[in-house]
Amino acid sequence: MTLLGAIADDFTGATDLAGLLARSGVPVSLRLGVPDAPPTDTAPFEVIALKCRTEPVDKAVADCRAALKWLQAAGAQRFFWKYCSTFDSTPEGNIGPVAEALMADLGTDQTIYCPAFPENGRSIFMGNLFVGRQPLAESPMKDHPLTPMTDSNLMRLLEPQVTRPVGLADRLTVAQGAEALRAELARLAGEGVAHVVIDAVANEDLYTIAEACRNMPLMTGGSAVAMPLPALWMQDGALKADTAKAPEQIGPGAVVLSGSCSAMTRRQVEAYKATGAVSFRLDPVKLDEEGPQQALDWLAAQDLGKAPLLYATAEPDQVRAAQAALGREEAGAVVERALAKLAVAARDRGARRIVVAGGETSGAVSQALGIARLDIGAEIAPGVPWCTCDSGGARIAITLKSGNFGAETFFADALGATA
Ligand SMILES: Nc1ncnc2c1ncn2[C@@H]1O[C@H](COP(=O)(O)OP(=O)(O)O)[C@@H](O)[C@H]1O
Ligand SMILES: O=C(O)[C@@H](O)C(=O)COP(=O)(O)O
Repeated sequence: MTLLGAIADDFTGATDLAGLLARSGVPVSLRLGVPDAPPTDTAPFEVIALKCRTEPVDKAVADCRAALKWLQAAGAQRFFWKYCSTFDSTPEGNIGPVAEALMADLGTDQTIYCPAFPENGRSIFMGNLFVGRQPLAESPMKDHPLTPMTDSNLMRLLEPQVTRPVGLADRLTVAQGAEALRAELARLAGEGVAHVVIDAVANEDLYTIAEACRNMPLMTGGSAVAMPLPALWMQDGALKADTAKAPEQIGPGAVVLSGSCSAMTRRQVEAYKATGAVSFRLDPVKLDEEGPQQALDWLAAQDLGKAPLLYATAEPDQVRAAQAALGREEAGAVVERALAKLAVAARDRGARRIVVAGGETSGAVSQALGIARLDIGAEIAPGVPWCTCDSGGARIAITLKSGNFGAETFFADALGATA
């Protein structure tokens, strides 16, 4: 029986949330897109991954409402709307409009917003979001190609996205504990505040927030504020502790596919190459002219026991040059198509462990592999678990890494870990 139903606005974000919930040992099931069939074989935590972060608002709202319906049919009683820990959105949405639509469908007048993820350097103080030591708007997120974040204040970011009042429960209240926070939320509700941003700078704040808000019909945020919920629900008796599945046996062949160009992924690619791993660099302009055959031929000649790396990961000036030649969208799309084909080819040659870097890249690869559902396994780095799934008649393990997550040694860490 499902207790929590969560909707994530992208695939890496969904595995991030699922991984943090799975730390509790409670089974987590992740569906890629809203399943066509009614819920069967459900887990206590069901997460639906959508690709709606940058969709037009109406489409994102419709997709999320369909996901909510499916989760309600699965029996979920509490709901979570997961977006990026850097609040990736535009003045139009989609964080606020989706939250308001879900609130309307659930008949609730108030929700909270907490994208803090202290383990990955995201903290909120007086409503301002920090990435490491930098305010969001001074971090590399200011240059994001689709959702450049040019303000660090979450209330100012949210206000144009919603129709009802926005407020703040600040760190001074959170520091007083769950009771004080609940009282503050009630006071804000009395003033008609529907959307409450909550400060959190450390994991202990997230525990206070989860304790105060665990019975709200809808919570919203990054993954970390959901992490304490399983233990709290176990204490409440709403959830049993002893339902974890044993790890699966997965075959050895592996491949690493990187389409992320984030600063961290660039370091991870270099670190993996420095271990002596064999690698092939994809050039978008060459791919556009010649297609992916050369890369496919290279892959066909590799020993999958050595986990070859195929990457389009490049420095910002190289990305700009490819975008100038092909256009921003086509430069991305040509790489995503190639990595998706390479993933299928690797699986068909026997790769059973697939490491993917990049959010959009993960979406393209998972779709090409025909993955409908992921079971969440061991966490490799905060917010990045191994997942197991059926693909092309085989049981495989896949990890979907957000561009910014993981240590420099992430690829080797993943391959050295049990799925
Ligand atoms: N060399 C490159 N030039 C231009 N675009 C690229 C290049 N390499 C990758 N891309 C594209 O950049 C985008 C990276 O986005 P994504 O996969 O979401 O990574 P992240 O999680 O770091 O944002 C993808 O669309 C990918 O195809
Ligand atoms: O909350 C986060 O930071 C991540 O879970 C996330 O959503 C990552 O998005 P991408 O960086 O686009 O992979």
